[in-house]
Amino acid sequence: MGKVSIAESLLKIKAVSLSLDPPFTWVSGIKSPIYCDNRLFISYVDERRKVVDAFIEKITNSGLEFNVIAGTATSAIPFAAWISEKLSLPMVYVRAQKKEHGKGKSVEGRLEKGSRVIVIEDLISTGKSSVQVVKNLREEGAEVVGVFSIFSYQFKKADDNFKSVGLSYQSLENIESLLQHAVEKNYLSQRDADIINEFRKDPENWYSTYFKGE
Ligand SMILES: O=P(O)(O)OC[C@H]1O[C@H](OP(=O)(O)OP(=O)(O)O)[C@H](O)[C@@H]1O
Ligand SMILES: O=C(O)c1cc(=O)[nH]c(=O)[nH]1
Repeated sequence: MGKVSIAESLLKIKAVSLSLDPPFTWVSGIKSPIYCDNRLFISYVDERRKVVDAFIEKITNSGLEFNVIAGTATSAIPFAAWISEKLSLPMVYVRAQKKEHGKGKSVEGRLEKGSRVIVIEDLISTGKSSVQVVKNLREEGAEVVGVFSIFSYQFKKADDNFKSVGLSYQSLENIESLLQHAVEKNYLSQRDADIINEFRKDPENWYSTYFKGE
């Protein structure tokens, strides 16, 4: 399973959308011309199997030792469930924010102190959500040994955020190879790819620079 086949899956199921004005607003507040909706995978059995198999291959090749799979809420929960089922390991899922009712928890499921946890995320933009999940797991006494995502925008901010917690992450697919594949296979025009590459240079200011003149 190579990167190209996950790029193909994302494009085939139309998980990648473009909109310049209005742009998409990301959880970080960034205004973006692109949105990658990995949630759509749950509706495509063959394609989601490729994702789960690719996760398992990457995780296994990492050589990391772990005994719990954690999914980030909400989009990564089904992937974590499929991976934990295939690896016959317990699973938890983790919200960035604690619940404000019920048991007030961030980590759901049974997490023993000292557990060695692999975090499954669907997508990393700034990395803020995943890093918060890492912190929440540590607060519960777990050791986070690795973070894996379907897709990454390869932002420096994400590297910096992960560095702040002494970790890095691995992704099945990233923006650079997705764009290359999309143009090669005529899913995207070179012009669209150029716009997205312009956005990648300065994500926080792209929209105000090009559309609002602020
Ligand atoms: O790297 P970041 O800048 O933190 O952004 C990435 C996060 O954004 C999306 O989650 P969203 O908040 O949309 O929630 P969802 O998983 O419930 O759909 C995505 O699923 C990641 O968790
Ligand atoms: O950063 C985000 O919120 C985000 C970006 C993206 O492309 N897809 C997504 O689900 N979330």
